[in-house]
Amino acid sequence: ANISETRVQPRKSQDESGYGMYALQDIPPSTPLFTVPGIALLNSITLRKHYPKTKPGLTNTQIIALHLFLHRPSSGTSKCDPLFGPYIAILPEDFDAHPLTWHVKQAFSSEGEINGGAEATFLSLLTPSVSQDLERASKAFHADWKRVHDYLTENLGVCASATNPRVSDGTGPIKSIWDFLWAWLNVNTRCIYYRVKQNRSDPNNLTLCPILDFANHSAVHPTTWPKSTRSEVWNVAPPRGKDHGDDFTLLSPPDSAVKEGDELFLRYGHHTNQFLFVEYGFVNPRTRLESSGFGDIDISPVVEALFMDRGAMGQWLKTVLEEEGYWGNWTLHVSPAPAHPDYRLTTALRLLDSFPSPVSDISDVDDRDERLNTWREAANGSRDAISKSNETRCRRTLERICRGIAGAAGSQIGHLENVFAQQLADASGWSEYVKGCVRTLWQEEEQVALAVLESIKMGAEF
Ligand SMILES: C[S@@+](CC[C@H](N)C(=O)[O-])C[C@H]1O[C@@H](n2cnc3c(N)ncnc32)[C@H](O)[C@@H]1O
Repeated sequence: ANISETRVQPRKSQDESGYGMYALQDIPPSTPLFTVPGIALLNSITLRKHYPKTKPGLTNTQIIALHLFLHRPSSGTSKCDPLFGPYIAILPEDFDAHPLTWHVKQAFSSEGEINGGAEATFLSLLTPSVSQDLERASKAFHADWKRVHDYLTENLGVCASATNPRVSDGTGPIKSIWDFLWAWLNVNTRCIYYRVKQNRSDPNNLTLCPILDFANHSAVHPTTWPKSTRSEVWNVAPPRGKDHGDDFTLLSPPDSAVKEGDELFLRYGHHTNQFLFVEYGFVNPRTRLESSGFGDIDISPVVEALFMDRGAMGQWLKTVLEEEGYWGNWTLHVSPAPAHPDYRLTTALRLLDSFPSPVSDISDVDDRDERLNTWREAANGSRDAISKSNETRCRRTLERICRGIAGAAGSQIGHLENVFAQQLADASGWSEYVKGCVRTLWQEEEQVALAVLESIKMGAEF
């Protein structure tokens, strides 16, 4: 299928973001940059007729990753996928610098299968919330690998059709987790939203899209945006039985013209640096502070530890917060000023401090229902606060949390420099890049925590 005449081309970026999408000419606002026909997009609609059916069906992530896995280019062969070969040939060669790769490798090295060396060290230098979120990403990866592995074991003929020699060599998919990781990370870092399902918010609404997937993320530059497809306009899934969905057109930024040679960006979403690093393997640089998303941190692991330190009482409080939808996802923000905790965190701390130490057993608290009701009223906004003393204790707890985060960040930044100088200097071509990302993550922890401490000192209302 032909892609329409395009006004952009992929080119190596000046910085470390790999390839980017660049304007071939001056382009006015809201102008179509290119159109990719539905048949040239890689998604469940274009792929499903090539694979035996299964129940439950493979998710869109699983089927796209399966297809890339079967056709990962290999230096030992010139064979390529007859459907999407030219597109697959220009995907990144590897994801060695991606933190999920280190995580998966470390699990194997602890089983003695590979030497986890530098990767284990990189992992040990990450911030607590990045480490925690990496567990989530790793679980999702392993669940998809298990499902695809089971599918291939039931459908060995699919392996025989692979152009990836490590999959088609007759040993089955067993040994090829690294090829699947490469495939899965391509899906995770390059897919965009695209309607394949009836429900607009179905997580299966995604596709790989040639050319567009060279667009880097920016939270500060004017960004390109997809033209609404027919399915989006009419709020319907593409008709059943069709072998492709709608064509995909990308438009130039709506409110600014682009000059020939400019890089064109996409906004991947309003994400924290912690999330960008776990999902995509990069962070917004610190120099683009304010509007770039630098200045928002998730501190859930630190707060979780406070609850767990309270033993049985902490467990009970956790159950309450889970039931009421306030457990986890606790954040601090630099802007809008004054730097502040988010409402979820304030609400969780109010509960923690409604049952202060040293009480460790909930059955010792006679008025527990009364305390819970007061907390609920504050949580749902029918009262401003629980009490003056509760507010004071919460602020002290928050102060303690922020001091801990800023202190840990300060010492980790120094530690990081030493470890990179002594152990990782020659680890790989990208270790400087990784050091920059990890240092930015720690600096952000330090700056946000210090900013919230300043707010507390100034008596800011949250
Ligand atoms: C959809 S691809 C974009 C094209 C990619 N740069 C390439 O060379 O193929 C997404 C990946 O590009 C990189 N990337 C995107 N935006 C970036 C940015 N602002 N800074 C650094 N790397 C970025 C990350 O590695 C991310 O996983």
